[in-house]
Amino acid sequence: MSPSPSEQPEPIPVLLLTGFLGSGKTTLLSDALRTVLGPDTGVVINEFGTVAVDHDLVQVGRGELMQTTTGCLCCHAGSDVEESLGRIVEAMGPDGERRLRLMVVETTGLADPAPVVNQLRAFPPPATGRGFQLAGVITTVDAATALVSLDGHLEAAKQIAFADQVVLTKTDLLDAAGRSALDGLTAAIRDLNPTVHIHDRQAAGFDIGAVFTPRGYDVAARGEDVRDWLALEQVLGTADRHGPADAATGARHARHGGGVTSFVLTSEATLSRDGFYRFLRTLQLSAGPKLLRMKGLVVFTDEPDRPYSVHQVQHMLSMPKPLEAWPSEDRRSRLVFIVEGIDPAPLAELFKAAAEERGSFLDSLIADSLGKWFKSGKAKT
Ligand SMILES: Nc1nc2c(ncn2[C@@H]2O[C@H](COP(=O)(O)OP(=O)(O)OP(=O)(O)O)[C@@H](O)[C@H]2O)c(=O)[nH]1
Repeated sequence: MSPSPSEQPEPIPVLLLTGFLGSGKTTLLSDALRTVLGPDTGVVINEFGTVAVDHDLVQVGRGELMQTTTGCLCCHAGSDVEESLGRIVEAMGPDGERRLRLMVVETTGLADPAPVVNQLRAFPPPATGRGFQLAGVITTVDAATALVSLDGHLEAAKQIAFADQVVLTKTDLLDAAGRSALDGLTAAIRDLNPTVHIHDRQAAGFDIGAVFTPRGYDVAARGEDVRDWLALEQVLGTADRHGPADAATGARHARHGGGVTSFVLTSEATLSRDGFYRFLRTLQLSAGPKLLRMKGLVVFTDEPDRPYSVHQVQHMLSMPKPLEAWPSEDRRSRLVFIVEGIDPAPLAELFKAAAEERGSFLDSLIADSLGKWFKSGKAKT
């Protein structure tokens, strides 16, 4: 028998953290975990593709309070969110549920928020225990690349439309032209979502605690489009409209446009630092918006005891940064790519040549093929 309303304990609030690929979700979450969220916060990180890297990049000792799921939450029918949240509660032991103050669900950068929001809103009150309740949608928006992402990807627009808090990131990277384009970006955000609060991550008064405070999430306060998208999701359900599953990975990518795929390059051997930097420079020079995201961990031959994290978002490359220690037993260098219409084979060849420091072969690859493929946009799909 269900408990009466007066006996029903408060549901556990869930904040949804979304934002396009590489817009700074994990960085913002790591900062929040370090500064304002206590050990009573559970975290679910969902990643596109089959290899999870973010878990390794959130450098706080979370243990049983963190779950990483791969494959896109919005592309899987059923109750992935609920299952992942439930696993955290279970792992905390008998009084874990009582101790949990907040859950944060970070989606992939390609997630359509509509089915995830529907799932989070639809949890029925449980027969026993607290259950979960959506308590806000935070969307990170990369000030340097958002206008390009909004142009090519409906998901980026939907993520903004569903937000009750938008956090503009990377304003510190803007040059004069970028700064003057900021008004245009703010107007585009307001067009999609007139009532959203917009914060600048890099502003002196940025209040990360306020952004991560659970609150009521009212769909009626979002735009008409949001209500229509949610209604459409409900009618369609999530089961049968994501295209056929990929034979190798089981992933269903059709929701994100047929051409978006992910792959992983790994190296058991340590990498030549010089060769790897040349590989990165090539990517930076030649990649356009087709290289949606690259991230991973690498280990250099001259410093085998600690890995470096690497990030690239479209043409924006962050140089490798050392981590204090290996975050897990897996000591391989590994780079996850999310691309649209780029053939992985030449990239894999280039990575291998770079790792082995086959200098002249690398030069010929760079000159003859890869750069042209990226620039012409005629990569094989
Ligand atoms: N300069 C600068 N870099 C930032 C900022 N926020 C994030 N970054 C960098 O942007 C890159 C991507 O950040 P992540 O936090 O991994 O982005 P994400 O949205 O979690 O990425 P995905 O999960 O792959 O979609 C990393 O190199 C971060 O260090 C910012 O405000 N300023």
